[in-house]
Amino acid sequence: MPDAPKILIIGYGNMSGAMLAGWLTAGEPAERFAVLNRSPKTAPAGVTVYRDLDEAVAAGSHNAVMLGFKPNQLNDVAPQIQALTGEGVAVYSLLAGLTIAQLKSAFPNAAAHIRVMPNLACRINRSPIILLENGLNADKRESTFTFFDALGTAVWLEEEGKFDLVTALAGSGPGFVYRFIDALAGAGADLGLEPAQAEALALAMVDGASALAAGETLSPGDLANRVASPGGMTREGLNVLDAENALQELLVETLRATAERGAELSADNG
Ligand SMILES: NC(=O)C1=CN([C@@H]2O[C@H](COP(=O)(O)OP(=O)(O)OC[C@H]3O[C@@H](n4cnc5c(N)ncnc54)[C@H](OP(=O)(O)O)[C@@H]3O)[C@@H](O)[C@H]2O)C=CC1
Ligand SMILES: O=C(O)[C@@H]1CCC=N1
Repeated sequence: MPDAPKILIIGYGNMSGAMLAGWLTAGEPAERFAVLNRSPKTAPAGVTVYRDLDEAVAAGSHNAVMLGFKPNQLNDVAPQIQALTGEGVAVYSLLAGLTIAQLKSAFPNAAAHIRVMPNLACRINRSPIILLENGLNADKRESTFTFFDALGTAVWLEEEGKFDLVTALAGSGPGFVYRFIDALAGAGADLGLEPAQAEALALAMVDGASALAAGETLSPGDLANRVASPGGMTREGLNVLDAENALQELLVETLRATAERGAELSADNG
């Protein structure tokens, strides 16, 4: 991609580390990336690691920064990195809950402000990545999309009011799926399976079921019915999950609580 920005990652932790790994796997040159972290970190070969802010400012070779620290650090960190987020620089933010308006207020000189919501499956190039921007022209919008799409499946969101909800579903979602797998394995163990075997079976089952559903034209709801042979075993289990819409209700509450926390994180940075 000829016009891909040279990216400076500020805050190189779990999420930005997974993204960098995904980009390198996708064939992005390591030289396109630089990292600035609070405590010393190592990065993959070819990626520049700045020891401190001054070194990053002196290099001055990036045209995009990606914010990979925690949302509650924005007010502390923003004043320190003004020199890195000036004219011509696009700001990509992973900070959950924080709005475009807050990013514009924190980085008033940046050329564009882009909210990015990935999940940890970026590491294997299988993440949904939700994008919302302010300030990109049509060409930059396209190259930005292509750049993030390499980490899985990028999608533009136009309504910022839904960002916390898509964050809950697609960004936090792996946490909920891991909890489900863990609970399924735990249930198997409670009922008599050997725990390690129950976990291995649960993981392999979710992996295969998810891959199958992703390649199917049938909806997941229809696929569930296809597994449940009339008068067979699965229907009895589905009846438990479906009683009083129990699973759906639980997940509505799960997404609601998660999304509401986004609004709180935003308010905390008011
Ligand atoms: N984890 C996830 O699944 C997802 C996370 N996100 C978002 O990604 C962001 C990071 O989360 P996550 O990776 O989980 O958190 P981590 O704690 O793993 O990473 C945060 C990193 O930021 C560094 N850091 C803190 N302050 C500074 C600073 N002043 N200058 C430079 N680096 C700094 C930390 O350094 P140190 O090592 O010194 O602590 C740490 O390496 C959050 O905003 C979160 O909302 C979004 C989607 C999914
Ligand atoms: O828990 C969090 O705040 C971040 C946002 C989405 C996933 N992790």
